[in-house]
Amino acid sequence: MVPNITTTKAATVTAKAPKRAYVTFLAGNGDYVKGVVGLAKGLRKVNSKYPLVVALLPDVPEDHRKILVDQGCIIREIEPVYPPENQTQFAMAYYVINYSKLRIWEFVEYSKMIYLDGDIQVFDNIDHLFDMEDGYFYAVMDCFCEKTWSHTPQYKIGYCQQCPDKVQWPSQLGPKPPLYFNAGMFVYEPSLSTYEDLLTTLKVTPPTPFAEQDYLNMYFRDIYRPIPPIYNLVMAMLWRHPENIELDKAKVVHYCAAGSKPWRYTGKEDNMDREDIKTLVAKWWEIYDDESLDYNNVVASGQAAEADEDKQSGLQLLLAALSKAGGFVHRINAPSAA
Ligand SMILES: O=c1ccn([C@@H]2O[C@H](COP(=O)(O)OP(=O)(O)O)[C@@H](O)[C@H]2O)c(=O)[nH]1
Ligand SMILES: OC[C@H]1O[C@H](O[C@@H]2[C@@H](O)[C@H](O)[C@@H](O)[C@H](O)[C@@H]2O)[C@H](O)[C@@H](O)[C@H]1O
Ligand SMILES: [Mn+2]
Repeated sequence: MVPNITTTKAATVTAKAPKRAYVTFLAGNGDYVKGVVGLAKGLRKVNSKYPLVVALLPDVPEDHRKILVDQGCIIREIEPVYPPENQTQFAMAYYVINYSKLRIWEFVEYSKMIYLDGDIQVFDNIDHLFDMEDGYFYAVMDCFCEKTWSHTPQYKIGYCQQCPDKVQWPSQLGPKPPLYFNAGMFVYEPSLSTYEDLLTTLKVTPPTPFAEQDYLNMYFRDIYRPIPPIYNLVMAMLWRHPENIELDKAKVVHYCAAGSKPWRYTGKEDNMDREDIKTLVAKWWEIYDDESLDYNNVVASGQAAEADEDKQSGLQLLLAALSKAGGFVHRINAPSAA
């Protein structure tokens, strides 16, 4: 019995490529919007293949939103997320709004995203980070030496994960703290189940001085994978652990030290008169002020190039038709038939 084999036309299923994007967070009507514009232009300068999504709170004014859309950003309004009632003194009072960053786990139209603070600049292409193995949380290790950490036992005994052998962690303080990342940059996978669990768990987690950064470190502790500091140069590393830093190799710079925000830079705070800081601030302004990196100019120059290409190919067609007809043709601007 010959089996009745029916041939079916192979279904050409075009699997949709998993969507990827960079994402940042913007709150308030202040000057952080400059940081986001600088970030959008920096990502364009390094020819990133992926868009920048801006998760913004309702208090971001219309004119700031238009600036971001005109710079090619995808804006997504999010509702604030507040930690449970608490008496905690945050390291910086405004850190309380940073819990709203947790909304980015809801952006499940993207399979993988790279979160970047608005006070970060990308000086080399980092698109390859999207190809790292799924199922982990990637970020750069932080430093505990700044006085913003003075509330912690590690600061009090001079312990830092950046130099774990300099001051040993005393066993009487219990186990060494787990590796701790800076939450200004991380690679993650949006997921509704993770999002729901993040918000549910937050309700029963007492807030701590570094707000959502502490919370994310606690929550992702088991799948956290450190990546090299070139992907998030936490500014204080320059004077706290220069031996761990190769400044000329830094692909991502995080202007998180007090006084280092380029758009507010005065050079007056501690360490801000350093030559390397002045250079990094100048590099940020160079991108921010570069009009050729404005989205509308890039699109316009792309269209001009396309039009020029069309004109050239139209000219070629005309020349080919004329020479076929045996007409006497000036070689007008036609590229030499090299
Ligand atoms: O008034 C503010 C404060 C913070 N942010 C956002 O929250 C991030 C985290 O705050 P910040 O970078 O100031 O913290 P740091 O890294 O300096 O501790 C910023 O980069 C911005 O993206 C904002 O948009 N408006
Ligand atoms: O809300 C808490 C914030 O905590 C982190 O900033 C800190 C941290 O890096 C410290 O280690 C530094 O000493 C400090 O200067 C810096 O501001 C994140 O950069 C930011 O995105 C956000 O999560
Ligand atoms: Mn920051």
